[in-house]
Amino acid sequence: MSEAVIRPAVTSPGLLASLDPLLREWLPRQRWFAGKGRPVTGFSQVAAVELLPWNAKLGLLHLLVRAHQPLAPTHGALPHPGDCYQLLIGVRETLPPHLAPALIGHPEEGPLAGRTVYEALHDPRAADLLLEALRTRTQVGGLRFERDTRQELQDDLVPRVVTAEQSNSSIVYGDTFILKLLRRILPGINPDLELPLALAREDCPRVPAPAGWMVADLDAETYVLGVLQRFVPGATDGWDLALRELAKGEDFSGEARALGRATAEVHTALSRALPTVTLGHTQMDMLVDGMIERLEAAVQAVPALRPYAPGLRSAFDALAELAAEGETWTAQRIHGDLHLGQCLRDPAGDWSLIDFEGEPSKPLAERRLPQPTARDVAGMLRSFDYAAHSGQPLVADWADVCRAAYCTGYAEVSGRDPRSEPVLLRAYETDKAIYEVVYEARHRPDWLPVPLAAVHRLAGGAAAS
Ligand SMILES: Nc1ncnc2c1ncn2[C@@H]1O[C@H](COP(=O)(O)OP(=O)(O)O)[C@@H](O)[C@H]1O
Ligand SMILES: O=P(O)(O)O[C@H]1O[C@H](CO)[C@@H](O[C@H]2O[C@H](CO)[C@@H](O)[C@H](O)[C@H]2O)[C@H](O)[C@H]1O
Repeated sequence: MSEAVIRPAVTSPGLLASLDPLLREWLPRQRWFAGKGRPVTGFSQVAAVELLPWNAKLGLLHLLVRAHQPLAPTHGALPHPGDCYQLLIGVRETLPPHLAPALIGHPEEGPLAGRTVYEALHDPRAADLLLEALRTRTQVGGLRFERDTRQELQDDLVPRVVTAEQSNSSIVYGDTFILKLLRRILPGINPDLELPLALAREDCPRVPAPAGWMVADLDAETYVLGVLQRFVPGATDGWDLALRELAKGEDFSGEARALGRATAEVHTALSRALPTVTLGHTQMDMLVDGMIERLEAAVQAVPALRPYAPGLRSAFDALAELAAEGETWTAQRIHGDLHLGQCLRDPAGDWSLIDFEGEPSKPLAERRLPQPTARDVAGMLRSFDYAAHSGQPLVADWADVCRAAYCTGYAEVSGRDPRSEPVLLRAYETDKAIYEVVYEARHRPDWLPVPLAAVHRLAGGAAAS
């Protein structure tokens, strides 16, 4: 095992103050910024490490900053310290043309006055430095770069930034590895690292194994900052593939069945790797209460849901009734946010699942709770429905055929057909469709009709007036 390289942390005072006015403008424009719709009124420094001194020809600052924002009305009177974000800031005299799109601005005051600051992920030299830190297991300040020393990490891999819309930010190294840098940082064990590591221990081939990870140790808490994983070269994600096949009028049921098999393989491996529990009456009541609370909050946020509320609620009440009659369910660790966009098919036709972060808006502890596997299944079933309704002429039965094939594939591997628990599945599908209505209303209003159509169906047809 190679020795960790330990370097002292160096930080100059005043750096954050120098960046403050620029970051207030820049941060809210980023896709991954979670506090959309509320201005950023200032920052506090959680941690700062100069990976390269700011006054060198190329400076590189690793910052964890808390963004202060006025409370959203839904937060009520509860104090909220503000979300903590990971930033990698490059500092140069001037930007070479290829880095122009990464410009953050020109600080006017403080130590950085007169220099140019930019989003350093786009700079191959910064990306190289991160990989080198992982390779050599560098520790600097509170930052710790770790790796699985059984996997070779070459030092000549050419980096490129992933430009797709993402909740986080990723760099691909030579089509061999992909480093995901988490943007909104939370203390504690992050399932995006925890679950792929557990699956790698189980030799599950359906999830790319982590080759390295980056954490910050701060005030007795560990924050996962990034995960380096095997890259699946030439992969197409399930969403793009489904839309492509739909547009050609091609059958997708073979792929849907393979996806069901892949999901069941991952669930089986997770049930071996991590604890499973039985959910009885009390636990199911809590689970159903959560669904009802989310419905109520969604109705407040999106009034178009109101007429459907009684019909949607009946899906949750039916589940509570089964629990009251003594039925129990097994819960285990699951993906937590599964949809077609989280599935990658390689050129040989094999599927992998990625992005085990869970629903980013939920606390880590909640995301790490064991849950019925039906929740992931419902996410995928919703995704086939999304694909069928996403613009192209509606192909009759396309979604139904895919949904059935997916469940068949799932049953082939796990021995349990998700359709054999219709009440549980309907409750989870309803919960997900409600989540999607809120998500689309907030982020992509043009897409709102897609989950609303599902709400109409799940609520039992015509809206009650
Ligand atoms: N192991 C991988 N191999 C190939 N591509 C990947 C891999 N992991 C992620 N990607 C690509 O990067 C994109 C973003 O990854 P994801 O983990 O979903 O990030 P985020 O949490 O930011 O949404 C994916 O949609 C996929 O295109
Ligand atoms: O990208 P994330 O994993 O953070 O997930 C969020 O965004 C998704 C959209 O990008 C959203 O997914 C919804 O739209 C998909 C098509 O774009 C569809 O396949 C999914 O089934 C549907 O839920 C997801 O809900 C949201 O959490």
